[in-house]
Amino acid sequence: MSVLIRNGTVVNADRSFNADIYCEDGRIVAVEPGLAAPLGAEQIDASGCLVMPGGIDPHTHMQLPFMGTVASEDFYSGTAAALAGGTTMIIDFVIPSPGERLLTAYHKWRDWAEKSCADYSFHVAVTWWDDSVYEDMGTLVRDWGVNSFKHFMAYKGAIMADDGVLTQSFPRALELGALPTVHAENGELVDYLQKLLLKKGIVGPEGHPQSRPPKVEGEAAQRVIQIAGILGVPIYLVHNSAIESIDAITEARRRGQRVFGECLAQHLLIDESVYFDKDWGRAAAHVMSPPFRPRAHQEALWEALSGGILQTTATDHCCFCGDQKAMGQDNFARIPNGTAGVEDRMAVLWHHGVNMGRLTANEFVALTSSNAAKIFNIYPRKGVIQVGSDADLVIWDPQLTRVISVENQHQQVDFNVFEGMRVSGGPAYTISRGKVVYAQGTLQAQRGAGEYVFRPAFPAFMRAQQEQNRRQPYQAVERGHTGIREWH
Ligand SMILES: NC(=O)NCCC(=O)O
Ligand SMILES: [Zn+2]
Ligand SMILES: [Zn+2]
Repeated sequence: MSVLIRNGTVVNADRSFNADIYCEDGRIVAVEPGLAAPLGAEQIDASGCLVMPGGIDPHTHMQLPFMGTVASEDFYSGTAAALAGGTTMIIDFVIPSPGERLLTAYHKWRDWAEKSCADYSFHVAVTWWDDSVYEDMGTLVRDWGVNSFKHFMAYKGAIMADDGVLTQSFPRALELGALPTVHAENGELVDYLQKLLLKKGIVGPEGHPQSRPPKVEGEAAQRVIQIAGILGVPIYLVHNSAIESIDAITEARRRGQRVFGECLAQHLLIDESVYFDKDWGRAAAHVMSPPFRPRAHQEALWEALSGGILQTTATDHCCFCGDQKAMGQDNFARIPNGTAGVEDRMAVLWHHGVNMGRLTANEFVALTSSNAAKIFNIYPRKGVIQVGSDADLVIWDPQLTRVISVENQHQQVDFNVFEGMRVSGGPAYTISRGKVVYAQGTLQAQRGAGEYVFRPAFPAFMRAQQEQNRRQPYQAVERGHTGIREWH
């Protein structure tokens, strides 16, 4: 299986240049101008298009069992939708129930993901603690290529990790060379505010943002950054949505602390007014955590992306249909949390980022692909167009326009939070490990063709952190005897 992409402009995170790209057996074999087509190679004319590394969405939840139901998008439909949008790899989450062995949960998720048609990998959540968790973290890193562990500071009474769990898990991750990732919202405060609002008779979706105000996120972000700083562990904060958490990350990075931050395409473009919609179904369809924020937060997120404070973009793709959202008809706290986006992230980021002058095309590649590959230690296998890398590519037509709608999406959910948004720029072709899987509007994805991506431990920043910790000037006092004084 070989494919030659001709006449396109290659866009990597560091530079753009004109070259043809030849791919064979799933890898990029040549990147040069004027390549001749080998016999039997499929040829694609990319004139007028940009050829970029396929998107990596580092935060999705396919078929997640959550809040009494299961997300409607499975690994097949979800990765197919991703490919239709130019994303060629997802990093999903294994989320063990408290008390469940991490390895048991991991193998369950691996089984579910066998049907993926794009490459995939897993973060594993630490939702509880005992010696088996310590052991399983080691096995997952060494034998199964897991190099990141997730911690939910929210969802009290379900999967929340308290400070005790964080304090056990972070140093364990560090010694294994794996990166702790965190959902930063203060779960105790959310729980308190939910009960308060319900007592006041606020039971509709408008209760959702009021029970999770920006300070609830900011407090958790600040606290977990301090905890990680004291423990000397790099961390990655998922789905930052608020000025408060951006400020916490900015301050930490100014001090030299290794803190990485992600934001979601949805938080960049949707504001909190959606929860005050008179139509219950539309308001409930937007319930996700953290919630959408007042408008000022969106501009701050864009600035944090272009300013390097946040390094990655994701979607937290977690789909629930109207009948599932209706589980919270009488109580907003029971509305399953989650929205879709894996198909739309790249186009929305391009349109509102590059077309609006907020991002360069190279920054777009960094924020949709290369930075995630670097942080999660799969670069340069993924995240760049160069000889030897996986042939995961998107041929991007800046002239292509689409009105995003539930009517024309591949995502298996009955709502689209970007409904009616006209975007310019989109994938003409998507190529997954050398195979054309999406061509000019037609999805040719193959069930089960996606491969599990083993992510090695110890990205360079982990080794640097360990070295820095080794030099930590903890002090001992030399006393020469037991120090117990005899009194006469
Ligand atoms: N984000 C959300 O609302 N649902 C998925 C679980 C999570 O990431 O918090
Ligand atoms: Zn989360
Ligand atoms: Zn999530």
